[in-house]
Amino acid sequence: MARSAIGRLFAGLRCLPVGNTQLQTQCSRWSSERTGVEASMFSHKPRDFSLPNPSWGEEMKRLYKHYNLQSEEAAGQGEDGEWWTRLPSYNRSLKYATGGVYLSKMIQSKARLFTRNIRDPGAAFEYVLFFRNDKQRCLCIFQAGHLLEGPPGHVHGGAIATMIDTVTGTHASLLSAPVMTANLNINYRSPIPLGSTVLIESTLDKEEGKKKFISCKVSSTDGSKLHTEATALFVSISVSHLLRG
Ligand SMILES: CCCCCCCC/C=C\CCCCCCCC(=O)SCCNC(=O)CCNC(=O)[C@H](O)C(C)(C)COP(=O)(O)OP(=O)(O)OC[C@H]1O[C@@H](n2cnc3c(N)ncnc32)[C@H](O)[C@@H]1OP(=O)(O)O
Repeated sequence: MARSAIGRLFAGLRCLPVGNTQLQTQCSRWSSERTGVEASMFSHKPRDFSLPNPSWGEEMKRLYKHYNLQSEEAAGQGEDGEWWTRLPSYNRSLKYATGGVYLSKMIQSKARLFTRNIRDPGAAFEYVLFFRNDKQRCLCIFQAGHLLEGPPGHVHGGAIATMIDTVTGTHASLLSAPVMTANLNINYRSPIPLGSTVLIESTLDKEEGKKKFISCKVSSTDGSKLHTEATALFVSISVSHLLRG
């Protein structure tokens, strides 16, 4: 008998790059590897979009090395202290997600994660995410490509919102996957120049049952300019919620 939709989704969830208890096991593997992907997790070797590519500017590379080094230095030093773990990032997270009843088999095979669907390096969302060992904070280094223009020479507000949703949503997923964004409030304080690299930091404010309240700041890499502030609410959902369509 063919596998049920829920069965297929669970099969896909086993491949989730973030979230649930499996994450800890996987992340200890990623911590020891740092530069690559554990190929055996997948039937083929998917591209990890969070690794450096030639489009990365000097600031992006410098910050990547800085946080990567903090996780390498911490390796072998036990669980104490502050250290960061890089999250790999793929263009499909739920390999077998049905996406609800409206998604045909043909569309399913073409579905891609919004922020990772442009293969031209540097054209749109270049980013890498790290999470702190206590999972209270996530940090994202984001370089905004030329396809994200909104006001001339600056990043589109919707692209900024997308990145905030991605960082806070990934953060909430690390705590308990699956989740969905219930509420996102954004204050745009100063425009982000196109092509620049910025830091996006999320902090867990509180957890109340299935609700996670997370705040987020987008700032210049030297910390002198606050570009954007946001608060977000994520609600844990059951797998059947995703299948309803
Ligand atoms: C899909 C995630 C899978 C995770 C996989 C991780 C892989 C990572 C890989 C790659 C990273 C990429 C990361 C991207 C992340 C992007 C995430 C999105 O953009 S999600 C799309 C936009 N969001 C929607 O379309 C939601 C639509 N809304 C709903 O489906 C429901 O309204 C939902 C799930 C949010 C809540 O519905 P209910 O039936 O489960 O729960 P109720 O009872 O209504 O609410 C629960 C509690 O939350 C409060 N609540 C709900 N909505 C609220 C709101 N808007 N404002 C304030 N409170 C709200 C309620 O008052 C209630 O509180 P009281 O328990 O009574 O205290």
